[in-house]
Amino acid sequence: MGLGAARPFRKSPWIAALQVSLSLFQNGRQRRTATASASATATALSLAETKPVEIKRSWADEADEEQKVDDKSPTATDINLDSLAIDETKKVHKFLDDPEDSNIKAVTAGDTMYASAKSFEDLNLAPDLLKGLYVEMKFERPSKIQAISLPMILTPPYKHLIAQAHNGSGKTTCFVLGMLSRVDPKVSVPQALCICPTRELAIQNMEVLKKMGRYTGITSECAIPMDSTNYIPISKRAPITAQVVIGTPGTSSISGSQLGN
Ligand SMILES: Nc1ncnc2c1ncn2[C@@H]1O[C@H](COP(=O)(O)OP(=O)(O)OP(=O)(O)O)[C@@H](O)[C@H]1O
Repeated sequence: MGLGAARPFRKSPWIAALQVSLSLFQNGRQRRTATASASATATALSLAETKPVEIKRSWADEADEEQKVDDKSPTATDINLDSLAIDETKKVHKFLDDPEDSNIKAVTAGDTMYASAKSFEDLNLAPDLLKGLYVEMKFERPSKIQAISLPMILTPPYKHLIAQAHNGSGKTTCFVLGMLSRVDPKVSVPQALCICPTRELAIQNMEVLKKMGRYTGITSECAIPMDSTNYIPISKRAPITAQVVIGTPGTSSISGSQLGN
């Protein structure tokens, strides 16, 4: 099943191409790219090129290196994950409208029919998730990419999904809401894994997850180096029991035993 902008992706500086494959412990990983700097992303993502390119291993294919003491990149300790907050008072618009030239359409494989959601109520979300969307996020209705992709993410039979849309079109909500909706809060084991290309993105996505899922009781953990001075390799840490794990590609090396099994 695929979902994407109608026109072929070109390396335009204002377009972000995102493939989000939401997989609740299935194979794959997700990567999101934006303009010059990287942006959001739950299982496998790649830019859609119009011509074949040579496949090379990149930094994203390598496991995280151990944190060096002089590493200036932000860590969870620097940022204090428990107090993550997004200042939604700075939001100007209550609606997320797509650019005039956006032409997002659904392309599905197989015979499964999906109806686009006109409102968040159409998605049969749990009340605590609706409250998170309205009260915490202050969203009023789904953006176009959300209206198309969320029914696919939330409706069985669940299939792989690739989604592409412009920068700031609301893709993060697609996979965050997908994880929050499909995780069982009563089962205290990892159920969703969100792999991001950078630690910064992992932290940003964790912010959104915590805010959107504030009333759900769903637990989450950022699987990136937590302390630059007392770094413990993830292979030597205690088993993770959080229901949603967000991390960088090194996270993919987590074994089943480390995920609380
Ligand atoms: N349905 C919505 N209604 C109103 N605002 C929304 C909605 N969905 C997302 N937003 C807001 O729009 C902004 C951009 O959303 P988001 O970061 O999810 O987009 P994105 O497509 O993931 O962006 P990027 O490509 O830059 O990563 C955020 O401030 C987010 O809170």
